[in-house]
Amino acid sequence: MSVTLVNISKVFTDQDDKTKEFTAVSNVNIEIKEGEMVTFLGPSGCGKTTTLRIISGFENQTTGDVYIDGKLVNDLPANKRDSSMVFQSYAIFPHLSVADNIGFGLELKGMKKAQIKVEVDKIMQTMGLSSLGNRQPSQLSGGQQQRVALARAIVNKPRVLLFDEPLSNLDAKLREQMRTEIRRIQQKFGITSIYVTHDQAEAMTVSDRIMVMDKGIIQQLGTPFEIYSRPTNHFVADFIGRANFIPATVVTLDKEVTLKVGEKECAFPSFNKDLKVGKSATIVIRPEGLRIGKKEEGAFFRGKVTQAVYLGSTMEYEIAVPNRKEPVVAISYNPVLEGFYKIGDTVSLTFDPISAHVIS
Ligand SMILES: Nc1ncnc2c1ncn2[C@@H]1O[C@H](COP(=O)(O)OP(=O)(O)OP(=O)(O)O)[C@@H](O)[C@H]1O
Repeated sequence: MSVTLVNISKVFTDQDDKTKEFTAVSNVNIEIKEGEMVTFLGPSGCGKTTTLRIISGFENQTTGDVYIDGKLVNDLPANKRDSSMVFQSYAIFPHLSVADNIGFGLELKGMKKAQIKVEVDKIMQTMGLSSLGNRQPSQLSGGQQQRVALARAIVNKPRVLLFDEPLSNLDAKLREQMRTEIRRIQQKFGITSIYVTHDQAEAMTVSDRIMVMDKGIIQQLGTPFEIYSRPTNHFVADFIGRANFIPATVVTLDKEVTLKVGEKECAFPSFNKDLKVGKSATIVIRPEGLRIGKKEEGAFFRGKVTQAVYLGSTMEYEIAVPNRKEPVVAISYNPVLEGFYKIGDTVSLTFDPISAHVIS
């Protein structure tokens, strides 16, 4: 089922001072396709949970419309929207066994016991819970409890699955495992899903598309590739992964954009419609897009290594470059071939324009 938000805004009124208002969500428009998984990503307080709660019906929007499967659901209460929410606190019943927890919603719907058993067994098998059916929640690990919560949401065959930071309570390793598992299950069942997180790696792993929000406003909506490699603005580039920002001036603008960077001119692929000749622009270059070497010729920067961290598969450097406040961050993914540099070494930095991205 598709989910469509049209001009959704949410204004909260201060409980102590009713004259004070706060816009938590501002004019959000998005169409989530059937079977698609979209993540709302952004820093704390950006309005992602409020937007999710508006879709679920737990919160009313101030203005705008919510459509599920093309039908206006503004006036439908949460329990009539046919969506299931998976929370960070697992919200499973402590006094019921795993199997009873999973079958609870089916029982409420009046399904026969024998049929419930068939459905519950099926979902437990899919989710690797078969051996745990008789356990009590207190006898489960955090990851297992979250799997039970997910199984309980899915067994009801909701039209829309909503995830509100479901992995925040788990340790880092388990979070990584579970996010892959959530994506696997979502794809297997093809359930339209919306996932709220502030963790960009989690968003990249589970999403078909990511909606990046800041201060209640959509900053960018795109595939993980678009968000990482073609960020529309400084906020997105900075929030997703690490980035070096290089100031430049637009010299010519055609299929490519020629930029003046210091004394150099160089052509870049252009995906940004807001660039203007004579105006300033910013080159976004990810640490892995920079190549470190000794040769002065063709170098974009020369500078001194101020930090060199060996991480096994990679070498991470910070390089102080003249006339730049921030050090340039570079990652070498093949230090054995590319060479190791140490603090104090003078190095050259080059990059291929194809691995850079230009924003206005
Ligand atoms: N019931 C409420 N009354 C007043 N303000 C609220 C209410 N609920 C949320 N807010 C405010 O709206 C803004 C957005 O909140 P929201 O929970 O959507 O953010 P979020 O992006 O999900 O953040 P987090 O990751 O911290 O949960 C915040 O500034 C929050 O304080």
